[in-house]
Amino acid sequence: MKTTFRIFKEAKKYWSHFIVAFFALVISTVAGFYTPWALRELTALATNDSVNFASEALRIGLLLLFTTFLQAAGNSVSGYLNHYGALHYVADLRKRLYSKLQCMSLKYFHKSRTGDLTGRVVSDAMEAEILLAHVIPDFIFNILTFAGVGVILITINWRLALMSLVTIPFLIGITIWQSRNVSPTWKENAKVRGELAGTVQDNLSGIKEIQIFNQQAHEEKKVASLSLRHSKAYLKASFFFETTYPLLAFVTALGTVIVVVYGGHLMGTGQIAIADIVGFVMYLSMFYGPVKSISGLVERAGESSAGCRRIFDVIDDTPDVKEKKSAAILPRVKGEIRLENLSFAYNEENLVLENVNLTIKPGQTVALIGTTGVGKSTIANLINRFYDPQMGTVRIDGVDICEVTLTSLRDNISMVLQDTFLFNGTVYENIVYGWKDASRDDVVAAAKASKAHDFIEKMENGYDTIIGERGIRLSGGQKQRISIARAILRNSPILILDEATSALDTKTEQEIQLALDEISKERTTLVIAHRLSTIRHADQIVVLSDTGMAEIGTHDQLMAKNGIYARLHEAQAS
Ligand SMILES: Nc1ncnc2c1ncn2[C@@H]1O[C@H](COP(=O)(O)OP(=O)(O)OP(=O)(O)O)[C@@H](O)[C@H]1O
Repeated sequence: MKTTFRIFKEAKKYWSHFIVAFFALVISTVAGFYTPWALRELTALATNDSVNFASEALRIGLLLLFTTFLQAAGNSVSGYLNHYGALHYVADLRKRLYSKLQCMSLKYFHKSRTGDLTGRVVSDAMEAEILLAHVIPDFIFNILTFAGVGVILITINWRLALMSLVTIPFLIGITIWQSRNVSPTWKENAKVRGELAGTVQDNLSGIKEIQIFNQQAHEEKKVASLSLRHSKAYLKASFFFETTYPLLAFVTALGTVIVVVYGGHLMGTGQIAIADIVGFVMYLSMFYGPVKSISGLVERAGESSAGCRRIFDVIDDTPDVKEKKSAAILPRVKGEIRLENLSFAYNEENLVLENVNLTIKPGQTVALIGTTGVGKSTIANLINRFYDPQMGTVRIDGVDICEVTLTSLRDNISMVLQDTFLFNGTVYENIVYGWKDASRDDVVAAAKASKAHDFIEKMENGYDTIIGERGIRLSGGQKQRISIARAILRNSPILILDEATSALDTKTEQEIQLALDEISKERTTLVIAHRLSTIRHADQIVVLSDTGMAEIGTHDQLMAKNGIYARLHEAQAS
């Protein structure tokens, strides 16, 4: 109920549509009451041997035509307007959900399944449409019918009407019991469906690894087990529905039995006419209709609310990395980066950085090296504010990065990663991604600088070649060169190269290195590399070990020191 109220409140923009739809629904429902009444009138005319039968029948027929028209028109108007409001609300909801997802930190995405989140945006959002355009109007229709037909039944014969009410408390009791049990089971059903979607999506994305390691049987088992769990969760929900629905049908049929027996008795004693009995029986099926369908509606409402709650769970979640309300805009910086007493852990057990202090002067190239998993990429992620440190501060040009907007911070930083992600578009679109206003000449110049131009030109449609999902039609080295072109084009004062040339052969790496050295001259560059030959000329080389910095200096200084760096260098040289 709380979820429904929230949705209705949030759909305020479309209230005018819902209000008109409501009145159209009222008109069509009330118009529908006339059909049994017409038959009752016609039976009365026939049994009373009316002399004006033909003209009366014409009057009844014309009235029936008019009410049937009202019913159809009202249904049509209310259906369209409810859908108009509901589908526009779904579009707003999806936009809010997607924009919230974009604000979430990397930590959130590491603990969530992409398939599950996709399911929330695509399928769960449509549950709001079911609620607003189907469940709520159906509830209104049923309540109106129940109340309206109830009044008509009392008007026809109050004794018979009272007798037909005997079954109602039982029906209400069953419905309440059903609604209490159905909603949680649908929630569980939606959760397992999300897990199933997540697993299938993961597996299809990683199909190559699955085939390389021959894990098809294992993955198939996992999907089959989740599939069975989903079926069982669904079955549990169906159990409540399948047991209570026939029970409701049985109890409502008892009401008709009572009316037939008691109505027959009243007719025998002359207290009711045959026309009233005909009208009563016809109205009775309309009267019990809402009671029967209310349980199905409660079930649908439970299912839809569970889906909508999964969306609100994300919308209401607080991002780990939050922008302050008073956040200022960081203008284009000179590029000084200062890490002050920086401590960071992804989780409580695993401290990655402890009290790290480092200053990178504007325009300097600083290399971070160290064994795998020591925390090099973590430093890059902290500078970009993908995570916030537990202690300490990152300053750019002396400004605490927590005090500025995330957009203005990231506008100042370009990043080339080892795992290059390319979008399913053309080569051109992927390069221009970093700076949408760039001209074609700028894009070509950036591609030339990253040594990507020649292979792009050889592709079937040059820069307009579609590169497939995640750049599947390109080699690892080609993807990296496009990613470097994208970063060059972005032209930001801080450049982070995280294993940016690792997928390239030595010759291409040397060529690109020259280009990178060239663009590094004008900006602060943080290079993370395992191949020490690529960072030899860095202004400072920082050797990370355990949770902090073990050595810092130029290549020559560190070689002279004969410490970790010198040992690593020797190992790589041999
Ligand atoms: N999202 C995460 N959640 C939990 N732990 C993480 C996460 N990302 C990294 N780690 C852990 O933090 C530590 C530092 O990781 P980081 O990626 O910074 O290392 P790195 O020095 O860049 O390694 P590599 O050279 O292999 O790229 C590692 O122990 C890693 O397992």
